[in-house]
Amino acid sequence: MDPLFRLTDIHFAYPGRPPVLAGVGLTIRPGERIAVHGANGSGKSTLLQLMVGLLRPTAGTLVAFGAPRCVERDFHVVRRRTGLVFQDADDQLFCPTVTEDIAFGPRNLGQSPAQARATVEHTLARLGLEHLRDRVTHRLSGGERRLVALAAVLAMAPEVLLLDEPTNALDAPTRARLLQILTDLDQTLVLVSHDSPLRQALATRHYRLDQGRLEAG
Ligand SMILES: Nc1ncnc2c1ncn2[C@@H]1O[C@H](COP(=O)(O)OP(=O)(O)OP(=O)(O)O)[C@@H](O)[C@H]1O
Repeated sequence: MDPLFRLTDIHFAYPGRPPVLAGVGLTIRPGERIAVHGANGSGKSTLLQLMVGLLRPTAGTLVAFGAPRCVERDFHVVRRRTGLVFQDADDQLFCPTVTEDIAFGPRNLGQSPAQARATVEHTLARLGLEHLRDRVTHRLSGGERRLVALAAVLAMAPEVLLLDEPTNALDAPTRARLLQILTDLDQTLVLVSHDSPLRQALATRHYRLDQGRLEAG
């Protein structure tokens, strides 16, 4: 099967800072579940942001969904087909209510208000979050916000899901719920996480980001 993503010799540095990525290579095929771990600051979040074009490599090539992706225009389709769940849910959620936050993406993709409402209901039901439907987003707990951020991304039906530390600061029952939700998904997955049991439970391939490069393990 053709890869969904192929990253070749990717280098990246934030302006005026030492290199974060120094020759990353990664091929992701449909259905794979890839886990990435590594020390704080090793560049895991940076790697996810590069994959959807929120950052651009300083060198190297990124092929996604069968085409090289270089400039902003190239990434529109990548972001339609790839959902990034940010480490901080507050980067994802910006509407007054949970329903509006989850409807935002589907509306942007052209769904009518009625279609988007149906998508919201379906997504909430799928994640067992119906009780949060009418809640004010900024009054949710941290764990609830995280689940709603995941719902907001899943509502857009991405083919590839990029998860940045999804279990950070979750209590045991919420973490277990999230693990069940993620286990049941059929999306191709890239999971960045310090949570070793989560990585073991979910991933089919394991990498460590160290000194700017991805190594198996
Ligand atoms: N916008 C930015 N400007 C400058 N430096 C940044 C920026 N964002 C991140 N960095 C730095 O780049 C390096 C990689 O950060 P990144 O967030 O990708 O690491 P990470 O592996 O995801 O870390 P963690 O495990 O702590 O989430 C760190 O040294 C970080 O301080």
